[in-house]
Amino acid sequence: MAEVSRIFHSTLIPTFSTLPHLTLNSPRSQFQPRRSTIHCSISTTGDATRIAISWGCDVDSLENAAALQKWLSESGLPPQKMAIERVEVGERGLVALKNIRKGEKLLFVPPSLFITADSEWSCPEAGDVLKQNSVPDWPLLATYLISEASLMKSSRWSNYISALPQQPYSLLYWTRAELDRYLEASQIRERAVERVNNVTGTYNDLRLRIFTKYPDLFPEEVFNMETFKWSFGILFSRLVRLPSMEGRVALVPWADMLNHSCEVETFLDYDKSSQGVVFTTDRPYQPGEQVFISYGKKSNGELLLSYGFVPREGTNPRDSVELLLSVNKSDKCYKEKMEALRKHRLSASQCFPLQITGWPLELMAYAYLAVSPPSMSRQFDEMAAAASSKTTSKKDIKYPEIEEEALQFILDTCESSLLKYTRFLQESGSMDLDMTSPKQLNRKLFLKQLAVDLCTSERRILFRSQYILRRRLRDIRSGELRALRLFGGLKKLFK
Ligand SMILES: C[S@@+](CC[C@H](N)C(=O)[O-])C[C@H]1O[C@@H](n2cnc3c(N)ncnc32)[C@H](O)[C@@H]1O
Repeated sequence: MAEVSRIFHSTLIPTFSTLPHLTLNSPRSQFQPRRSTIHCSISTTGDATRIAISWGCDVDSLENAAALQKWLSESGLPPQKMAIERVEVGERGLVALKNIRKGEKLLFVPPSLFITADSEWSCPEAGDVLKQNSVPDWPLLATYLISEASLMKSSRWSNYISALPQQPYSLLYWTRAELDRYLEASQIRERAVERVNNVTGTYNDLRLRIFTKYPDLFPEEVFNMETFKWSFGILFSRLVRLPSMEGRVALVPWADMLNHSCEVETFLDYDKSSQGVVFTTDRPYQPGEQVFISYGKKSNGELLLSYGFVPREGTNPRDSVELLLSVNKSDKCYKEKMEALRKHRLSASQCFPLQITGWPLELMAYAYLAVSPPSMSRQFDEMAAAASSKTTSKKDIKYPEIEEEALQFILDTCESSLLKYTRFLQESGSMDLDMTSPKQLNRKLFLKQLAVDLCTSERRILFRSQYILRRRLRDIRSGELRALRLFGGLKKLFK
């Protein structure tokens, strides 16, 4: 699956916020939109009038999946060795119908069945407006999906859209209060808030610059925050980056029914020889077994952020937890340290990933900088350069004179983070779930369970780091003690 956070951050907001203003005076007269009916039902919940999205289906619906399967085979998908079935991991997934060998190529979805930024719009005028305004791929695809979904049966993608989840498992559907409450201990909370803000900002930009100027093409009943939340949720959890197509992103029906396994190494790509999206199995499968791919080397937090699930504890070798290190404002050299950090595009607080196997050299370099005394000011630049993942400078720097302070600094940060996790996990047992409706109660229980799973896996890595740090500090200190004893013995001898 696509490296969403990278794509999102590098192309979405910056490019879009520099969009030129539309110059057409009378957009309505320019285009005669084909869209006449709006297929969105309006429901009133509480005092706010909201649009209930009637696209897609329940996350585990097999009926719509069967219609999708039939439409795909009629539209050029070759016969498959797998079928969509209800599965234990991921609700619906692709299951082997026959014996599948290790090293076998599967799928062969032709480009005519992909949705990309170049796909034809059922309402071409809407697509033209977005393209004239150089809207980047992600917002363009999000708008495309809504436009096609609202046309229902008149869209060629109607069978595909009907089989998409009506509410993808996405952190975009968590309220701010839920993010604050359930993800309080984890840095993933900040990433989720940032992502929600990016989606909201993107929608507002589109609305301001385009939708309000072409209300016939983009009526608010259809193109609104609710529908954008849905389409971005679909993109985050299903869009694929295809390395062999210069990294283009695409929605690939059928291929996007494959679930992720942390144990699998194989991923989707375009195969030039067969001219379709394929993947090569890295293990054999027997009939009835679920077939998996890898969505990328992602931590549990990143999987929750984009795909809305957390793998079972201890099963993700790529799991990591973000540790936030900060330079103390009362540091005598705060100004000089900040200058060095800024020069290397770092800030006073910086996150570094801890893994069960250790931590990056950049983290140690940052810790050296944070604890170094004024007498080491000439090394600040070298430390900041080594702390930046963007520079190619030497990373493995060592300052034995401040190693103990640097390790103690990381340990203190690790332990204060551990306290937050432990408090959350203790309190989660007695968390107030005073819900009146059973549906709401189920939702809250579900979110809480995801948060508990995430925090348990992140805390496990922090415990391991704490153990390693304590042991290293003990070794340093006992080494120093031995040296002192030796020194004392020598002094006595000379006396
Ligand atoms: C690309 S879709 C895969 C097909 C999806 N299961 C469906 O029925 O539409 C990605 C979504 O599948 C689910 N999923 C994938 N791998 C999973 C896993 N290992 N555990 C739990 N859910 C998973 C998540 O809901 C995720 O957002």
